[in-house]
Amino acid sequence: MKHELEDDILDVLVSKEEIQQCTQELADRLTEDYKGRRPLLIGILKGACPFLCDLMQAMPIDISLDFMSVSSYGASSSSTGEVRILKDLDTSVQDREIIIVEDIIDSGNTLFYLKNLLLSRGAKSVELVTLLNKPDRRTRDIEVKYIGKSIPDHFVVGYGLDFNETYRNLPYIGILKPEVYS
Ligand SMILES: O=P(O)(O)OC[C@H]1O[C@H](OP(=O)(O)OP(=O)(O)O)[C@H](O)[C@@H]1O
Ligand code: HPA
Ligand SMILES: [Mg+2]
Repeated sequence: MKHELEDDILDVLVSKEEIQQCTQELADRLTEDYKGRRPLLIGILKGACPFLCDLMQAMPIDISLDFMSVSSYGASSSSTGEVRILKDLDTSVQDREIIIVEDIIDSGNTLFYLKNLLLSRGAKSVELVTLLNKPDRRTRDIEVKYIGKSIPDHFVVGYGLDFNETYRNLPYIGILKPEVYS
């Protein structure tokens, strides 16, 4: 059945198959780099959920899992610049090797803030893995070691990514028609 929201999508930017391939490649690299180190994967709610679920199942190593919820977008299509913690971790990060899992890095504000926060709480190491990267929009200088795919500057939705809490359950990543959000 056709998705109810499909008419709002201008184009498919990353297909379901390409998402699967990118995820497997990232999982292979993380598996190699983190075997024997029992990393703590931190999923950033809500957008990272589908990616995190697929990524961790493709990593045949000992990991633990926690979540944080932060928000800098709300009902807007550009970052407000201010990052708010809506839900904090249950786990101590002291001396842990952390992998922050994101769906997208855009301005870089969210990850810049989170990485510094976790290091200040005593994490042993903090690396970032993101399915999507929008390099043209970066305002913060942050090193992202694990990137699935770099994309041009379009507002995208699907596979966890929302606009105003809609479109997260599209099974691919699509470009939202500008008339929908402007
Ligand atoms: O690099 P940045 O400009 O900071 O943007 C990236 C962040 O924005 C989105 O989250 P959002 O705040 O929309 O929350 P959500 O995951 O619940 O949609 C996305 O999931 C990243 O966390
Ligand atoms: O392109 C985007 N789409 C949805 N959420 C986002 N958060 C940062 N960039 C985006
Ligand atoms: Mg969002």
